[in-house]
Amino acid sequence: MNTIISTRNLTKCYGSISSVNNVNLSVYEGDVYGFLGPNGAGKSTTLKMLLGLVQPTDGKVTVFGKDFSKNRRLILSQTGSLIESPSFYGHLTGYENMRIMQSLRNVPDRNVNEALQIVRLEKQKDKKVNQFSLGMKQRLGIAMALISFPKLLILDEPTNGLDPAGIGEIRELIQSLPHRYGITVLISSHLLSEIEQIANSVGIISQGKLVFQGSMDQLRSKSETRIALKTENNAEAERILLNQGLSPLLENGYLTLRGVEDNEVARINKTLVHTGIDVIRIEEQRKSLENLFLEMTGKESSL
Ligand SMILES: Nc1ncnc2c1ncn2[C@@H]1O[C@H](COP(=O)(O)OP(=O)(O)OP(=O)(O)O)[C@@H](O)[C@H]1O
Repeated sequence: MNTIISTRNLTKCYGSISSVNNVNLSVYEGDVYGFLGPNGAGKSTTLKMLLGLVQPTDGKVTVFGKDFSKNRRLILSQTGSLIESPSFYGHLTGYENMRIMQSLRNVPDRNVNEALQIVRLEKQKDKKVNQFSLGMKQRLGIAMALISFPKLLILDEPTNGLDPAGIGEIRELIQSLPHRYGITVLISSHLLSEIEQIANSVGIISQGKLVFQGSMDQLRSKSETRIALKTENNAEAERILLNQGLSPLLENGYLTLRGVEDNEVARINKTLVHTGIDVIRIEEQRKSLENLFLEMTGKESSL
């Protein structure tokens, strides 16, 4: 698995405050890497350092296996980005804006139409950008970032302000990029639900620090499983389970137990029934990803 982006102890301080604090990112080829964190966590600052728009206070950025500080031009020629709101000439059409980008990036004519097709704007390309909806503008911004068919695409909150249909379209589009065009994507968001649906790898940043990095599956497996029992006499059932060396917790009308295997659940059920306590429900409960995110960042997943 080739590493596309790697940072070592990447740090940015503004005065005495570290906005980004010793961050070690690893983004692999073919990833849709979701960079998740609440507002002000340090996402944009990190992405800007990856693009040379902000100078790190400390640490190292390596992209495509090359030191960014020594290979800036080469790396940027193979990287597309959309940071904050895209800027356009509103009095020109989508197509004309794309042509300007084409000449700036010095890429073949055919890339203009191909990129417009990918973002499904080919039919509206002759409209003036002033008359574009927010979703169309976001898609045009992505088309501009794609115009050179880069190896790496960096998108800072690309679905901000879009309605659910617009978000769905951008999600599909981004997910198709690695297998259709071999583009690795790094996308930031403050919405857990969005990253969960779009990314296969995830990094969670909170107050400038990377508090989790791994696959989406690894994140899901961190959400702990517990068994919840509802009986017709929870107080008595609790006493019996405590006597058996278990540590039940009485919460919201349920007795909950952590780390019990299936065969133990069956045994507990049998014991309770034998002592004359009816078991009304046995459920497996998982701490939601939402709660996990809250614990890791101390913030709501969507602010
Ligand atoms: N130029 C700057 N000067 C001083 N502080 C800054 C500057 N840029 C960012 N910061 C601070 O760095 C911290 C991280 O900001 P950043 O924009 O990277 O967060 P973010 O995760 O992208 O948040 P959001 O989702 O709100 O954009 C914030 O506390 C912000 O106020």
